[in-house]
Amino acid sequence: MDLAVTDLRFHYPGSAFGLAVKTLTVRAGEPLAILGPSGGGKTTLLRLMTGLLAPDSGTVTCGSTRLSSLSAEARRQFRLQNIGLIFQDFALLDYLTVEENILLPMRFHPGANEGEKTGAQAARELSERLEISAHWQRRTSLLSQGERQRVAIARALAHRPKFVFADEPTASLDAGRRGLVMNLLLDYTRETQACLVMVTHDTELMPLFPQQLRVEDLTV
Ligand SMILES: Nc1ncnc2c1ncn2[C@@H]1O[C@H](COP(=O)(O)OP(=O)(O)OP(=O)(O)O)[C@@H](O)[C@H]1O
Repeated sequence: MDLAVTDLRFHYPGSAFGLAVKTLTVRAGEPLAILGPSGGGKTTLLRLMTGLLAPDSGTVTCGSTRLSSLSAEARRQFRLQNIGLIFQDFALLDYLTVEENILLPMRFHPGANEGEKTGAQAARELSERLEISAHWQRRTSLLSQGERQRVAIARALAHRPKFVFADEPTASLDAGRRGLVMNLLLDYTRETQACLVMVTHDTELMPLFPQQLRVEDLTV
């Protein structure tokens, strides 16, 4: 399922900052990198593509679902079921354990990933691959930034979403773990034919992305 943006315009209320996207398609299985300077609008564009922010005009369509046609509650349900989000600040619940954080989206949406048992297995496998399984029962407040980042990545993928949005998911990682995370995200995208949209400053990662977009070209 592809993601399509058409004639989108957005301004933060009371701010001079705005974005305009005439047309953009993210094809399933072909990751898109969003690039640009700090404050350039990368996170804003990501939030518009996920329906966390509503555009002033234009549409974002995920597969056959037009996000702007949904109510806020229906958008939330769509996100829980179909979207994996890796936030820049991780957005973990630090009073919960690694296990509880990763399984959280499936608690809100038990049907995701064909039932909770399968989801729990997927969560365990992801935590092993991301080398955080040794911390499974620890609260995330006790983990390093790089470990917390990998918990956020496992949580975003455990319910096997069709659309994955990652805001600088390798920013807190050493070179080895950066490779681990990129391989996982790219393997996941290929195997599930998901759409992956990733914000990054890391120019070394550029060859991995068949599609690239610079936000400087979109500001209005
Ligand atoms: N809630 C908000 N209200 C008003 N302006 C905002 C809001 N959030 C962000 N902005 C402004 O919008 C612009 C784009 O911000 P955004 O966070 O999208 O940039 P970015 O490219 O992701 O930056 P960074 O690389 O530093 O994370 C900035 O000028 C920022 O100050």
